[in-house]
Amino acid sequence: MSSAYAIEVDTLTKTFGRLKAVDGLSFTAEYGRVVGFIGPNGAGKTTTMRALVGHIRPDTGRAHVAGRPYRELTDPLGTVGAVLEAGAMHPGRSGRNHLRILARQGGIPARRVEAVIDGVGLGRAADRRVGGYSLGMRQRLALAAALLGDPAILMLDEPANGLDPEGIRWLREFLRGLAAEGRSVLVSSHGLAELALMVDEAVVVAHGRLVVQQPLAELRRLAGGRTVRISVPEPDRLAALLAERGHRVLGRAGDTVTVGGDDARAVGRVAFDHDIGVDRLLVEEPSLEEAYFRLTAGKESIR
Ligand SMILES: Nc1ncnc2c1ncn2[C@@H]1O[C@H](COP(=O)(O)OP(=O)(O)OP(=O)(O)O)[C@@H](O)[C@H]1O
Repeated sequence: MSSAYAIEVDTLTKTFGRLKAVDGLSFTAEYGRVVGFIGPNGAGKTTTMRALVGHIRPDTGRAHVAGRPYRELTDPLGTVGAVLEAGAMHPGRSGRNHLRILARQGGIPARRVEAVIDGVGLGRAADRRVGGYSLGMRQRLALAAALLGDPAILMLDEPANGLDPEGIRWLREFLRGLAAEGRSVLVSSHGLAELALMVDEAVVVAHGRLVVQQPLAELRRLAGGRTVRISVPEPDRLAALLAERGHRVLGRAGDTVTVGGDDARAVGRVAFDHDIGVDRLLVEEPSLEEAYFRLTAGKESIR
């Protein structure tokens, strides 16, 4: 491999008229990892990915794949596979024929068609007309097309959009499998929670600029620790009693008091000792989505 990084974006800027869609953005993606490319609508994710596959030319900066601009790759289909939009698919064609045509156009051996159909689990649907496919099937077909050239780098724009929980779980396993084979996977989304179990690290962007690039474990740390939530008929009284006993009361909403830490037993005991009935008591994991909103706070608006 000609570069240590699968993807290297370096002070990339792209302007449309007076709008800076991408504004000095830098990040990297390594082989063997799934990297989430996350930011609110209009943050510049699609524009960055389009620059990476040579659809648009950067104003300044670099958007390199496998160490060079896409246009300079000697074997582009064998290097990078991308699903940037649903793409044109002839509705009357079967999935298999669609892939066969793409393979022929790309000079890719026909056996790859069968391999990718198996790989994405298209199964018998491969012989049905694409026009009758569900969104999930279309996503699988688009993924199959991107994998035809057996690329080491994969870029997917919002692949979880419109998938049901089962589809998202399948996608997660599938992408993790590709990374385990040593491939680099860049996957965009407008939410962090959706990708939480899918990615090793997150590149968070807003307004065309990098907010943070960090391993997911680090983002979890930023999200804060666990909390205990207790719902009672007298939340104000319980909150005061908890505070008196040194518990860190973080807030109260409706009948629920939120307390820092994970000692549900100690929190429950305070209620019990003061004859306050407990309707609900649970320990909550830190919310990645909250960390994400904090990171991109005030940067949510669509431009
Ligand atoms: N070809 C274009 N001409 C003009 N403006 C564009 C063009 N492509 C993108 N933009 C604008 O650039 C900004 C960034 O768009 P981009 O699609 O890259 O963001 P995104 O992060 O992918 O957002 P989304 O999650 O909505 O897809 C937006 O304001 C968009 O309207």
